[in-house]
Amino acid sequence: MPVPPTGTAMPEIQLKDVEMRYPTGNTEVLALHQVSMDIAKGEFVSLLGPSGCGKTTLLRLMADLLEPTTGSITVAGESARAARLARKYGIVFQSPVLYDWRKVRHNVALPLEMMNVPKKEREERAMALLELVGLQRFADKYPWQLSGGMQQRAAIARALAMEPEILLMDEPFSALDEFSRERLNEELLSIWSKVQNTIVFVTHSIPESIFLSDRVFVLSPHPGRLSAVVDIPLPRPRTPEMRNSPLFFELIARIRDSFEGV
Ligand SMILES: Nc1ncnc2c1ncn2[C@@H]1O[C@H](COP(=O)(O)OP(=O)(O)OP(=O)(O)O)[C@@H](O)[C@H]1O
Repeated sequence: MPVPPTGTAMPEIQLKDVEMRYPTGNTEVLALHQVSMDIAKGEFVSLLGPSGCGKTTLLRLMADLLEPTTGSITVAGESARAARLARKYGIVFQSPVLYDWRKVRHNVALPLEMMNVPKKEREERAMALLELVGLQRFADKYPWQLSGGMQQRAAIARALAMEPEILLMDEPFSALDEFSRERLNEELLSIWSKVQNTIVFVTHSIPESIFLSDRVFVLSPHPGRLSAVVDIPLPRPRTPEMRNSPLFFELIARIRDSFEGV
């Protein structure tokens, strides 16, 4: 079970007064304004908001793929750079970015190959990861032979290959139909219950953020800012029926009301 943030435990990810401005010609875009947040170890949080509110920017800042203009980001008390160099992050992007000429198991084993993990060990680990995401029967297929949802599961398996402490997911299921997306949400929670890492999940879907998360960080645009943090008190394990519960609908309304100036 994820540990809720307490006053004393060191946050896994901490942002303090983060401001992000992108230079554009003579002017600049204020993408994020004064964002502060704490995420606890083992927590599942979503960054939710409409297009342009800075969700991807925030995720890239956490991953040390961007540097904030001002403010600080720490991971277990160290810099985001140190966390990246220590390979604490696994990242799943909106499109699965698999190599079509490599079999699925060789795609999953790629990060292990890059780290010079011996062949036998990396093949065993790749097969265990494929079992974790329910793709063991497709290990010898090529990505183009899989459905979009299966490709994204393979991308998740690959992101988990280095056993990252933190999994950063940028709208991983937004290209899928609603049925596949809901099933993948359930599968992701089942994977997370076994892996027990910290997940930061970007989405613009209110129901998806509620179903998955312990807490939802609501972002509003122009400029991108944190407008609310909503606790999701649905019990775990989450079940598909919970999507029809009065509490679920109440949370949808609460989150909708929390957007500012959209
Ligand atoms: N490289 C860049 N250069 C200039 N402006 C940028 C750059 N990247 C993002 N922006 C701007 O920063 C703001 C936040 O963008 P970001 O992609 O983080 O939002 P988002 O919430 O992830 O949007 P979406 O849901 O459409 O992906 C937007 O106004 C965007 O146009």
